[in-house]
Amino acid sequence: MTAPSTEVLRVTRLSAGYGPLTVLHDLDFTVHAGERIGLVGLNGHGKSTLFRAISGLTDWQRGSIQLSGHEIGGTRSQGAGRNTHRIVRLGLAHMPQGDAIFPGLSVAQHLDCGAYTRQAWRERMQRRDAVLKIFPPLSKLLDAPVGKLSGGERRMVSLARGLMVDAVLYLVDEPSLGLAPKISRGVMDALMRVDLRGGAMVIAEQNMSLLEGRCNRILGMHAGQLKGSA
Ligand SMILES: Nc1ncnc2c1ncn2[C@@H]1O[C@H](COP(=O)(O)OP(=O)(O)OP(=O)(O)O)[C@@H](O)[C@H]1O
Repeated sequence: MTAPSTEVLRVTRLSAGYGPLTVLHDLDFTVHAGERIGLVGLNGHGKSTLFRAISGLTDWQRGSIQLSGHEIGGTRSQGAGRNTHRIVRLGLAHMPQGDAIFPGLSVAQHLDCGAYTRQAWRERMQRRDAVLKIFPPLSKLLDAPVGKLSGGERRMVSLARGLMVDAVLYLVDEPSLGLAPKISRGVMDALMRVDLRGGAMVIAEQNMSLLEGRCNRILGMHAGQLKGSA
C-alpha cells in the first residue's frame, strides 16, 4: 500500500502530561491523507495521552500539533478541554478508550450526539445510514437503551457515534478492549470499511495481530516516544 502525500496531522516536539508527570517526550508524528496507522504499546506508555494531547485534553502540553494546517497545540498549557470543541470543529473525531456511553439513552440518540458539527447535524440521517452500513447489527437496535446491549454492541455504538462526523482525523483508542477475539476482529474489520474520504485514522491497540495486514503503518509507543517511522 502506498501512502498519499497530503498531511492531515503534523506533531512536532510534543511533550505532554498531567501535573508533574511528563508522559510524552518530544514526540514527532505525521499522518497523511488516506492512511490507517496502528499504534501499539503496553499499558501506560502513552497511547491514550497522545490522543488526548491532540484533542486538547491533557493537563498541559508543549510543542506543535497541526491538524489540516491549523495549529491546535500551542506552546503553553491550555487547560484540559478548553479548546476541544474548536478542535472537533476542525475535523477531529476521538473515540476514547472505554465506551463512554449513556446507559439510558438509545442507540439512535447516541448517534445523534455524535453529529456534533452543524454540517453533521444537517446530514445526520444520511450519516446514520452510512454508519449503519458499517455496523449492520445496530440497525435493529436503534430504539434500544444502550445499557441493555452486549459489550460488542456497545463498542459498535461508541465507534458509530464517533463516525457521525465527517472527520479529517479519527483517533480510535483500543477498540478491542474487553471484547472476545472474534468480536474484536469484526470491530476492526468494520473500522477498515470506513470511507476516509481524504481523511485518516489512527488506531491504538495492545494487540498487534489486530493491526497487522489492516494498517498502512504500525508504530510502537514506548515510554512516551514513538518507534518506527513516525
Ligand atoms: N488523568 C490522568 N492523571 C494522571 N496521570 C494519568 C492520567 N491519565 C493517564 N495517566 C498516566 O499517564 C501514563 C500514560 O497513560 P496512558 O493512558 O496514556 O497510557 P496508554 O499507553 O494509553 O495505556 P492504557 O492502555 O492503559 O490506556 C500512565 O502512567 C498513567 O498512569
